[in-house]
Amino acid sequence: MDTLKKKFYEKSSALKVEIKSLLKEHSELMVDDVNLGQIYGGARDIKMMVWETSELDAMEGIRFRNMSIPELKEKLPKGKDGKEPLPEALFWLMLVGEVPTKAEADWLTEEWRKRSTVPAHVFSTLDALPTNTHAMTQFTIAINAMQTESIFASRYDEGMNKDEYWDATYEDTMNLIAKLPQVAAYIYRRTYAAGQHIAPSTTEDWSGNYAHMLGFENEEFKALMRLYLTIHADHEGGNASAHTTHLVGSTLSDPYLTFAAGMNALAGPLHGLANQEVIKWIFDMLEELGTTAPTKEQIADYVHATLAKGQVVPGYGHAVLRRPDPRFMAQMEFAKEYIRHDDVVEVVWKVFDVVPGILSSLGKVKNPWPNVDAHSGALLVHYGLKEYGYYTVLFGVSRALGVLAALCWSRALGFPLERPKSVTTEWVRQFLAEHKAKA
Ligand SMILES: CC(=O)SCCNC(=O)CCNC(=O)[C@H](O)C(C)(C)COP(=O)(O)OP(=O)(O)OC[C@H]1O[C@@H](n2cnc3c(N)ncnc32)[C@H](O)[C@@H]1OP(=O)(O)O
Ligand SMILES: O=C([O-])CC(=O)C(=O)O
Repeated sequence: MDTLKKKFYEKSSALKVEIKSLLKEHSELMVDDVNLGQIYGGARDIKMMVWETSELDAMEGIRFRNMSIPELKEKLPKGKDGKEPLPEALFWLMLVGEVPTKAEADWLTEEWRKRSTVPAHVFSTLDALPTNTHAMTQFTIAINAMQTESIFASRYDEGMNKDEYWDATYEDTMNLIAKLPQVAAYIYRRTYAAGQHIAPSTTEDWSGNYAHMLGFENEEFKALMRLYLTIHADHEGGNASAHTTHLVGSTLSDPYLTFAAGMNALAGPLHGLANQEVIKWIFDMLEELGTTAPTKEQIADYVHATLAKGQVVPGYGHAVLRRPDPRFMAQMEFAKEYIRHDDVVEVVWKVFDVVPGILSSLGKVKNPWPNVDAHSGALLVHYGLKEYGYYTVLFGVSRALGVLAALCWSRALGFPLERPKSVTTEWVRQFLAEHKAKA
């Protein structure tokens, strides 16, 4: 058994015992109250699941195993750019709660390389789709097509003992993450590069190889990919892609089908697709104004016009965060460090100056600040990845690290089928009548 798997087995077995004993004593202890607004309002803030890999604070933003993004940048082993953390190292951290050594992170790079072969039928499945099929649709179809490789599904079919679920989930997770960059790059090249595919590198790390297969050899872009694939990986369990993965995984759907479901959630414009919506919104604005350098007044007018059409300002607002997203700030820092001047990046920063005041003035938006999606597109455009219909696939490749590490934990800890209670408005009426009668 490899070291990572052994560590995961030992840590998850110990936690399973601890959870069993704490539940034996405290399972009736109240941790939350739920009000009607929350039932109708998308279950905001209700504590209703366990997610070990990361936790979100409304003010401070995301912490991965209690480490903030600046801490990840400082403490995780880095790629060959010497500055940006390796997503391999973040996966290790999320899976076993320890910062890996550089040698351990490099081992993971090689392990994923060994597991990276994509079966030919996945490519022929993609090739059967029209090239104008949205990249996220192609991505989820390809992941579903790869399900033929699921060790979990075949072992379940053979009567796997539930004590072995963690093992099969770990194997599928490692294989799936290993294969994703090639699948994702294939989608990009068939859609935007006339199907001229690029063979994987035998020397690059996971992010560098992905950049290489996309067709980008610029070392700065590879550094950006390391940062990008790290910061998008996980955002606790309640976000739509993670929660979908959690729910579908709880049915013992295998990791391939489960992850594909999560990616369908990521493809929604209020969630991961917002990154494409942001850059589309910016390009539409620049076209309408006929300039690449709009004034703040022009941007403010465009924001008001967007709101007047009953649309949201993409990249702004958040269901949990109440401050500028530290992932936005990390990308801004990257731009300040690497990019001397870029028109689109400048526009993103001006939008940051203008939008929060306008959204706050509406009096209903709980978080007027930018989220992760407000910045990412401008960086990609800068390095030449302009096809924004593809952006959410990059997000999805990163999100695999978090949601699949969490899935390993869910299966190792033996979490049951998720099945919350729903009510009808008729039930609510009766509930209110009873409430009034008692008062
Ligand atoms: C990776 C990610 O998923 S990050 C999020 C990416 N999504 C976006 O950037 C899309 C734009 N933002 C939004 O639509 C929202 O802020 C969400 C979906 C992210 C969060 O939604 P909620 O938690 O419901 O936000 P909130 O409680 O502040 O919403 C209250 C009202 O403000 C509105 N609002 C919130 N954000 C915005 C925005 N960016 N532009 C305009 N209106 C907004 C809501 O639509 C809602 O209006 P309504 O009462 O008329 O329906
Ligand atoms: O936390 C959320 O609801 C959305 C989000 O930012 C993410 O999933 O990265």
